[in-house]
Amino acid sequence: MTQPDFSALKDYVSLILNEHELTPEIQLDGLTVRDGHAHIVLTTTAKDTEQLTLLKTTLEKTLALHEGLTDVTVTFTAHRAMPSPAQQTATQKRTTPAAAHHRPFLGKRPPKGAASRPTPPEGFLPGVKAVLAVASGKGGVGKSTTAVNLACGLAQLGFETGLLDADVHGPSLPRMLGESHKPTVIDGKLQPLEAWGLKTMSIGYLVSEEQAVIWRGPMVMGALIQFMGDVDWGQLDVLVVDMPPGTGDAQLTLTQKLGDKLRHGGAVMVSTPQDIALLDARRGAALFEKTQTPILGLVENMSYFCCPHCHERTDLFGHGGARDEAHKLGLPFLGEVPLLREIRSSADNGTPLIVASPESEGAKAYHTLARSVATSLRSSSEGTAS
Ligand SMILES: Nc1ncnc2c1ncn2[C@@H]1O[C@H](COP(=O)(O)OP(=O)(O)OP(=O)(O)O)[C@@H](O)[C@H]1O
Repeated sequence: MTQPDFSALKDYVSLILNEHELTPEIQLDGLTVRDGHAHIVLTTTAKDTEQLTLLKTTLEKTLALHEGLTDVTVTFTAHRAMPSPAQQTATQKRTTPAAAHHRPFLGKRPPKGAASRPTPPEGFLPGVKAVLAVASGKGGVGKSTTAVNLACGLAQLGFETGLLDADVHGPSLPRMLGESHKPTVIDGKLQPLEAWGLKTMSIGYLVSEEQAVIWRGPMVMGALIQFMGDVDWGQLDVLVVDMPPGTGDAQLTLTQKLGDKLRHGGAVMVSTPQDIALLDARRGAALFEKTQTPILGLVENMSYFCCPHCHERTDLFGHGGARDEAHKLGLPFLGEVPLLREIRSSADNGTPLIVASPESEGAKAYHTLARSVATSLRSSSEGTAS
């Protein structure tokens, strides 16, 4: 039987700490794992017991999901800001006396200024004028393919464009852009990788897919928040975000964190013509309404099949569902992208179709989409300027 791997636990704790409001006042002091029980020791000078309790609960609940762990205990070691006596007693009941005094480290204490140090939540994306979320209610509908080609289309129209892969569990940007370098760090900032006229960042540049797949809730959020705060995006007209599929807490938190920037950009919903995917797109649209994010419209992907030999068009999934759905939801219909072998093969080969074959039928569909989105971005920025 293979033993569970706990080597990434310390990084997860650091990610969660980075995301937390109390970050500057908290440091990871120790982390031990014994017989499925993890014990985390944090030193703190914070006085806000409510926040400390919240952090303790987040850490305990999140890390308990890690394979091989049965329970997790968090202890604060500085006496100036302990949780209330009742909370402290509860912690002590679950902590063996030996564990309370014995603090071997799984890893070295993080150096000052390293991953567990503060990332101020304010000042996200300071040079980015607008954020464009490319989203879908369910996976596999072609959201990433659309995001990549749309971003390249916007760059070709003269927009300074970035592309962030927020699909942490299934990062596809490295493959679709043909990029596999590790980003460098300059002055504490991750440098985005340049590809096809875009500044790009993906968790896939930093960790293996297997590592990212086991991340849960707050760890994912921690990584994304680092991507917003710790990446040197520079000056961008628009940052296209390939959102994780679905409409859960991660998506909601992300849209809330991107707040204002999204209101200057908006959301593009991607759907296939099948009813089930459309139902999910409806849920996705509701998510953006909750956060007052303008929905620029719906794109129908794999809309129809065009035979590469005779060019006959076949509506494999029942064509036009997304257009009808967009009308029902009162949203603009941004266009249809055919199901084409070269869209898939160019994505697999690392050159987006709009770059590899700009005159092709598929590229024309992406150009139409990019022009519609560009019009919305321009009118949004004129609205801001006036
Ligand atoms: N219009 C299209 N024609 C042909 N193949 C397509 C088209 N759109 C996407 N694909 C292919 O479908 C597969 C899924 O696409 P993609 O990864 O973009 O979906 P996704 O919605 O981002 O999925 P996930 O949510 O799982 O990341 C890929 O192999 C991609 O190349």
